Amino acid sequence: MSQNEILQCRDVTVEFDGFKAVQGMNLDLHKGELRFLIGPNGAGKTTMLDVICGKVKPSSGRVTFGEKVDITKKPEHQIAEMGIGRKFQAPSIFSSMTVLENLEIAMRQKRSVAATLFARLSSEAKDRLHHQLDMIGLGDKSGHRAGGLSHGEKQWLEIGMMLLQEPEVLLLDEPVAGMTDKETDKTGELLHEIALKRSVVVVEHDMEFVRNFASKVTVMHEGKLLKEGSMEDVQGDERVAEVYLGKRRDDYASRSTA
Ligand SMILES: Nc1ncnc2c1ncn2[C@@H]1O[C@H](COP(=O)(O)OP(=O)(O)OP(=O)(O)O)[C@@H](O)[C@H]1O
Repeated sequence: MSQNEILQCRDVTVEFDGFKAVQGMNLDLHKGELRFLIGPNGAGKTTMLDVICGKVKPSSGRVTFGEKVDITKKPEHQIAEMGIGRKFQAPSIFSSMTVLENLEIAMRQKRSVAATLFARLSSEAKDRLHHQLDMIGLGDKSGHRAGGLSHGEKQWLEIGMMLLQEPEVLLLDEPVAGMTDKETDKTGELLHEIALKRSVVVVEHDMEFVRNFASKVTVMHEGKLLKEGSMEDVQGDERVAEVYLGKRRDDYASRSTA
């Protein structure tokens, strides 16, 4: 594993009752990289995220994180503590609490801060909270009830909550699903900002979003790696065009979602 690598998935195979949802998949991630994982329905994208966060155990293969640790045998909570954060599609925020209270809870969930559970947050912790609020664009909504936020704002709040736990790798499943165009663009910018410090893997179906914000893209098909490269490389690949919708490249390239 090279010095700049943070995650290395090697030859990962996942079986569900004998059905191979993922077959010999490789995926390497560098520090400070934003990677998009795309592919048709059932390609195995979500299963790969499940493997990386420990929710699903592969039948074979290795997932090496950080200092050469194989995490495939470790329980999910331990992998989270080691620094791999996973955000699912549905937001898990506390609706009746304010934006700031939600962030405070997330911050206190981090082990190093847990000792201060009933204490006042230090000024350093407060600074971090406010920095996080600004980063997710909710600086002027800190006192608003989380349940009253727009769909996009809820997603950003949850991303902010995850970031307070300081993951090194952040895994996101269709983060812009259901967002307005404006919210989608803001999310793309936010992901780029996050990737200045952390590594991010995004499973995505919205091809316009991928085109606008991806630098490196990994394409899966039937549980395998089909193609990896820049968006231009991927879009210009005949095999990718064929598996996507089973249509010609022009059709696939002109659709906004797949
Ligand atoms: N728990 C499970 N039990 C049985 N089969 C499963 C399970 N989870 C996923 N699968 C199957 O594995 C294959 C890959 O699923 P997965 O959700 O990883 O694909 P995906 O690329 O994320 O698809 P989508 O884009 O539609 O979400 C699919 O055929 C799916 O039906």
